[in-house]
Amino acid sequence: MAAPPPKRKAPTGASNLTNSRKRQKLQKEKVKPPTTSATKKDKKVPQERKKVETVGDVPPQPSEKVKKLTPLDSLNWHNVDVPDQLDDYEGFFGLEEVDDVEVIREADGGKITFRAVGNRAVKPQTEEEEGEEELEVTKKLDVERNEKASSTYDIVKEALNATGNGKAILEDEWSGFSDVGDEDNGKAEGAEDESEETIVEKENRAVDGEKTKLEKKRLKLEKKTDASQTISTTPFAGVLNEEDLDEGVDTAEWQSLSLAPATLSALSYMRFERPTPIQRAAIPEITAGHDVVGKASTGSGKTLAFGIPILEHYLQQPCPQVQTEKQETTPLALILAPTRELAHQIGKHLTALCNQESFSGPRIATITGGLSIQKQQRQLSTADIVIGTPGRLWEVMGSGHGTITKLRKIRFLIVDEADRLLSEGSFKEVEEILNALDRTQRTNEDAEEADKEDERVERQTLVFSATFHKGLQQKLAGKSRPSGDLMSQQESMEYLLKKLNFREERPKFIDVNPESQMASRLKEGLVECAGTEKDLYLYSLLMLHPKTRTLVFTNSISAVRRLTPYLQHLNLPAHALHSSMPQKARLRAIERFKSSPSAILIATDVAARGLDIPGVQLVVHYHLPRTADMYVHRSGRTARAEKGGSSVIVCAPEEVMGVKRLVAKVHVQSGIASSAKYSIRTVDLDRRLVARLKPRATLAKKIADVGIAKEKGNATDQIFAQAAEDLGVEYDSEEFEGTMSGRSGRGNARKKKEREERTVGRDQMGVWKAELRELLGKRVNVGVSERYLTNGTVDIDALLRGERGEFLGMVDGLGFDD
Ligand SMILES: Nc1ncnc2c1ncn2[C@@H]1O[C@H](COP(=O)(O)OP(=O)(O)OP(=O)(O)O)[C@@H](O)[C@H]1O
Repeated sequence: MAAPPPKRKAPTGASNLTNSRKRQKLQKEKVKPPTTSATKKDKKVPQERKKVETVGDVPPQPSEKVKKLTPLDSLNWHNVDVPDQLDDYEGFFGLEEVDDVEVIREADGGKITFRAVGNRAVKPQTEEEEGEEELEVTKKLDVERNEKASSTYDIVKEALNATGNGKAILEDEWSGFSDVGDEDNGKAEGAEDESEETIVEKENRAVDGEKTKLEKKRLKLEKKTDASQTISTTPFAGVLNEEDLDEGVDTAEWQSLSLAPATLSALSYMRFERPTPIQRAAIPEITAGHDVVGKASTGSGKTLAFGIPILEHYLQQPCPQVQTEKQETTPLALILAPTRELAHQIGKHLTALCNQESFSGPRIATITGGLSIQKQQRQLSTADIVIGTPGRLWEVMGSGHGTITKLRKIRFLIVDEADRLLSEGSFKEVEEILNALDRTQRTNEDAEEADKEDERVERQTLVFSATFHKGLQQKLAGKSRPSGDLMSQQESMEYLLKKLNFREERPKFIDVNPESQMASRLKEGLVECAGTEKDLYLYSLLMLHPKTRTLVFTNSISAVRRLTPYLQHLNLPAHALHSSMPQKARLRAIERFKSSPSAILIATDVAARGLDIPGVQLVVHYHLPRTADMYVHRSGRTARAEKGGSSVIVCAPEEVMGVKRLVAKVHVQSGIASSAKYSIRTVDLDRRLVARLKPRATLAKKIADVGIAKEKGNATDQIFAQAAEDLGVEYDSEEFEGTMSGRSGRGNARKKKEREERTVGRDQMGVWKAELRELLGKRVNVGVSERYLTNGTVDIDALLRGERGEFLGMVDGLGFDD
């Protein structure tokens, strides 16, 4: 439980060793590791808390131990609220703590056990545990309600007739179904000095509240269990059905897939009226037990194409509803995803499908880097569906607890975004995982041959992506023979495919839209500008799309770091996302991007695949995608689920031909040779408009660059100061800079510029910021007679009506400028 040492925060303006030492000492005093005293609650009542770390090295009497030992999983673990200044400390994300627990160490210092010493130590009942109790109360309520039903109905009817105001009376009647009782109950818990009478009253109210809650839940359950049922048994049928209509959709179009009523009810609740083409094609093959390789365009619903069959299989298992959160289990499915974000998203998507009140769904664990390994081990041990990124999953698998043995029994192995997973960085871990999943370790070719039959595992393998290059496609479809030279780099993917160990000789290959990998409602365009003006054109493009959720892709982390403050200084709500950010900050960036319809996310290709963020209307390729596939995946973040969207590439004149070829390649019809007919259209931004935006863009860039140079300088200074301290020598940053500036070498001009930028003082920055504020406050008027865009994508009539008048410099209330 000991917290790892915190990284030091870079001090501002370190100039010599003495100061640096002082600062470090100060920091050591200020920034303490997030011990369990980190939460706000704790700060208020520190004396009440008894921590795992701080309590009880003294072994208790044996009799006591026997009486009160508490199993680890029954303890009431909860997340440590990591203070903001510790944002960068990856290891702390997912740290858990527990109160009112005594740690008991065996005399030889070996085994550790726990003993609950207070109320907060043990988990409260989970919903599942409450389930049986709830069922009992629900049954009782049913009986009571049936008895009361006719009289209540009469009263309501009478009242309605008397007032003629049905709505008001019905609302009055419904107030009985609110959670008021619970609120009161909550207050009662906090009160200390209560008469017995008050307590009894409150208890009664609490029971009423509980009944009310159960009644509400039961009514919901009634509605969802049978989505097609329109006749309600309750006397409030009319009122309830209005709500019903609001909650579910007709699922008649799913009927042909012969899904369980529970699955249909979940789909109805998610408002998915019909299967998408990939779902319609893949679900029957998977439920029939086949291995499947599925290809369908981005945003076409591939997650549920494999998620629904997993749920179906789960529901067919005997009594899945008796499982509780903490019961150990053997997982049913393992899903491999290439990035943390995608893994979490799949987790959320499947949770939305499986976490229904009408049935007890499978438990889902998401295993990714950046989260505590112990917590993930616990989650994995009780999960029915495990979703993971290869690196962390392999780490967790390797940490014991019989995880590998359990995972060998999975019924489904899913490889999502397969082409990336099988061919890029994660190769080694994927190989290890696949090796471990095989029941027998192969020792030599003969043994392999002999064991072939045994190795035909029970599990189904499902492979999905929007892009499969032709060679891979053929190999997956079983149309080409693997080469003998398995370990060569070129054949690595083929090698992994072999490792996938399909149970069938030829998996079913489903390609629902061979003619295009791109979403049908996607519009593509190209903005041409000088390489040095890309920042300005990006800004202009964003200004022409105000209040538009936009994703900007770059090829480097440094570009993300540079563009984000640049756009923020221009009052645009830009957020950064790249792989060097701590996991917590990555998830937060995505949440912020999701939560505002006008947000802009500046990202590397870490966001290119699979991310399903609703309402992204515009994708901008600030840097050219490195491959045609990457163009497909980046552009696929918009125009998802049959919605519209645009994808715009910003490129220099010398890049145009290459871009056109790349885009045409994507549009080449499958099976037809390279006769690319598609030509991406050029979007001409009005150059006068761009020219008028230039002063503010230049100023914002200057301010942002100075900020970055200073930050970089401070970080470097900190490193050198630390190195000097370790070596026991004096370090003077100014003297050092002077020495360095005399040197020649690669990247010198940039370094020189950065050095100059670091010398810009606060006053100068203040002047520039004031100037920028003034410019941003001004309306850039090009006059209604002038055209804003020459390609006609702007509604000139709307401009004339003043509807888009706000776009020039009046981006409101974004609060990034300081
Ligand atoms: N049957 C359906 N009807 C309507 N919407 C659906 C249906 N199935 C899935 N969706 C929605 O479509 C969106 C895209 O789904 P999903 O993320 O599974 O796409 P994908 O094909 O995996 O995309 P990508 O290739 O980019 O990873 C999601 O928001 C999902 O909720």
